Amino acid sequence: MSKKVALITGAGQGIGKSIALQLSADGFEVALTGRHLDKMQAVADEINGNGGHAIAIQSDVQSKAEVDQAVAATVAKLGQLNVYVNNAGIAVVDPVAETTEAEMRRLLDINVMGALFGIQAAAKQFKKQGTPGKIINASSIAGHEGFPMLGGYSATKFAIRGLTQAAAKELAKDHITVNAYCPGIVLTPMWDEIDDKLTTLENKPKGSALKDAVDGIALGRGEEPKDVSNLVSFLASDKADYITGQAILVDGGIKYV
Ligand SMILES: NC(=O)C1=CN([C@@H]2O[C@H](COP(=O)(O)OP(=O)(O)OC[C@H]3O[C@@H](n4cnc5c(N)ncnc54)[C@H](O)[C@@H]3O)[C@@H](O)[C@H]2O)C=CC1
Ligand SMILES: CC(=O)C(C)=O
Repeated sequence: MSKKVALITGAGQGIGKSIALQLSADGFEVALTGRHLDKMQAVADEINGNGGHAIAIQSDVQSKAEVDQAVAATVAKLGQLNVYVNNAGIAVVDPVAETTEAEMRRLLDINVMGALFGIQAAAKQFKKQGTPGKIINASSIAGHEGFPMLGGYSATKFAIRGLTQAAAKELAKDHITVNAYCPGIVLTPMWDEIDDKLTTLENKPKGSALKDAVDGIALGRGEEPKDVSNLVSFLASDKADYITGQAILVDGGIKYV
């Protein structure tokens, strides 16, 4: 593969870290962005120690200026941008009736506005380069089916599917594809937090919410970040050149939705 560069948001842990490691293994030079520079740097050090080429950039996806700066810093240091992965996200656990305005605005700012800023910055850079590009967004199984206690979060993941479809149609003429990955129950710090909050709200033993969710997976195990990064690896590759506007489930076959 001739040199290609991918930027991954929220790359310091969980699915984002796995995507960064996988795309590096696939031959990409990678820019890792997130709020905590030390975490990005640790992942970048691991990649560089394995013979890859990674840089760490501090950037909060809630800020359009910081997202634009992250793309500019990537191009300044790595020369170009070819793939942009809008991975960063947060979950909030609350019944819809009790979701606060502050919680919902935070969900929208990070999960939706952050992805919108990323699509805009990436598309602008691809057009400036005059090259094809790939934008890959994090949706969820909760973007296909509303999840109880994750209503606000589900709304943001439905929104990602809408943005993905519309941007794919608008940007196709510029040879830019836009797709989304939709994981199920992935064993990352996000689900540790969801389990903690669900079991507290429902007065159940710690770990039981995660166990119940995993029990609903046809393939019989919780999803590993690698299961997701395998799909992103495909979507970022030339093999996915004819795929756009799709929100692809990678959930092990969740039975209860
Ligand atoms: N864990 C799961 O079961 C599922 C996760 N997803 C989605 O996959 C993506 C990654 O999730 P996980 O790795 O599980 O979560 P995680 O909580 O382990 O990691 C999320 C990352 O996003 C970063 N982040 C949060 N707010 C940010 C901001 N304002 N600016 C920049 N970075 C920010 C965090 O610092 C963290 O590194 C998210 O968009 C999530 O909604 C989708 C379906 C299932
Ligand atoms: C965090 C998430 O997206 C689910 C479905 O659990």
